[in-house]
Order: sequence, then C-alpha cells, then structure tokens
Amino acid sequence: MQNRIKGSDHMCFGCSERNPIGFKLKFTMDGDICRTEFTAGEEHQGWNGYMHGGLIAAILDETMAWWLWLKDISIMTVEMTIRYSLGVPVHTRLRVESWCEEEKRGKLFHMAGQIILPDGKVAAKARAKFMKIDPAQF
Ligand SMILES: CCCCC/C=C\C/C=C\C/C=C\C/C=C/CCCC(=O)SCCNC(=O)CCNC(=O)[C@H](O)C(C)(C)COP(=O)(O)OP(=O)(O)OC[C@H]1O[C@@H](n2cnc3c(N)ncnc32)[C@H](O)[C@@H]1OP(=O)(O)O
Repeated sequence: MQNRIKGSDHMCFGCSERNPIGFKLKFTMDGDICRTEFTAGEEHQGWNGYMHGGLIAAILDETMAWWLWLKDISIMTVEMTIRYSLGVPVHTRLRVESWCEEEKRGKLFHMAGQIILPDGKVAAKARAKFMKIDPAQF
C-alpha cells in the first residue's frame, strides 16, 4: 500500500467518491455516534431481495473506522464479529451507526456498530477491534 492517507485520491471501497463500484458513504458525527445512511441495490444482493452479508460487514467496518478517522486517529481493523439478526432488504433506506466502547492504552479501540431498518429494528450488530497505525507506513 502507498501512503494514501494524506491524499484525496484514495479509492476506498467504502467512502471514495472516485471508486466506481464503491459505496460512496458519507459520515457525520452526532454527539459520540458516527452515522451514515445507505440503500442497497440489486447489485448488493446475496439471497434474492436481501443484502449480501459480506457487504453488510464492509459497511459496518467502514462506519466504525470512520468514528476513529473523524477524530484524526489512523487505524486498521484487526478483528470483527457480526451478529446478523434480520435480513437487510434491498431498496430500503438503512441507518448505520457506530461508537467506541473502550480504548486500551491509546492503541487498541473496541468499537461497535449497527444497521437499523426503517422500523427501528437492528438487523446486524458488529463488534470490532481497531489498532492505531502509523499512516506513513501505508
Ligand atoms: C477509515 C476510513 C478513512 C478514509 C479517509 C479518507 C482518506 C484516507 C485515504 C486512504 C485510506 C482509505 C481507506 C482506509 C479504509 C479503512 C477501511 C476500514 C478499515 C479496514 O478495513 S483496515 C483493512 C483490514 N485490516 C488489515 O489489513 C490489518 C492487517 N494487519 C496489519 O497490518 C497489522 O496487524 C497491524 C499493522 C495492524 C499491526 O501490526 P503490528 O505488527 O504493529 O502489531 P502486532 O501484531 O505486533 O500487535 C501489537 C499489539 O496488539 C495486540 N493485538 C493485535 N491484534 C489484536 C487483536 N485482534 N486483539 C487484541 N490485541 C491484538 C498484540 O497482541 C500486540 O500486543 P502487545 O503490544 O501487548 O504485545
């Protein structure tokens, strides 16, 4: 990897505006919660009508990472688990949020995130660890 952190020409699948097949997510901080919204299309399906679980994981990963990024903390995901509770239908506005549960020695961050359906039900919840990295090395 090159040092892309300082540039605006990155191709991050989750958030780059330049990536033609990416999610192009935009994030805001609302108090201590990082938020984004997303509507899955046909191309994001696993089972017919429902979003692919790996893509659900990618959105949750990105949303947790951005909680840290918005605080100028450069990190990489080092562990993640997901509980998939309900199918995530396509063509449906999803709310996604993330927050920090614990910070260990300023180096390891225990994060959580969830995808919320329009009726308020949590369809998937993630817990993940992110490790602080030196962006100059990437
Ligand atoms: C956030 C988006 C920002 C985008 C902003 C826009 C522009 C920026 C431009 C470009 C960037 C674009 C996108 C970035 C996107 C992010 C997307 C979401 C995030 C990801 O998708 S990111 C990809 C997946 N991710 C990886 O590709 C990680 C691969 N990995 C490594 O590259 C190494 O692993 C590394 C460098 C992380 C660490 O390597 P290392 O050698 O420095 O560390 P080491 O292993 O020695 O561990 C040190 C201490 O942590 C403990 N430790 C380790 N793992 C642990 C665990 N799981 N739980 C508890 N403790 C753990 C050890 O036990 C030890 O503990 P102790 O110090 O006590 O001995």
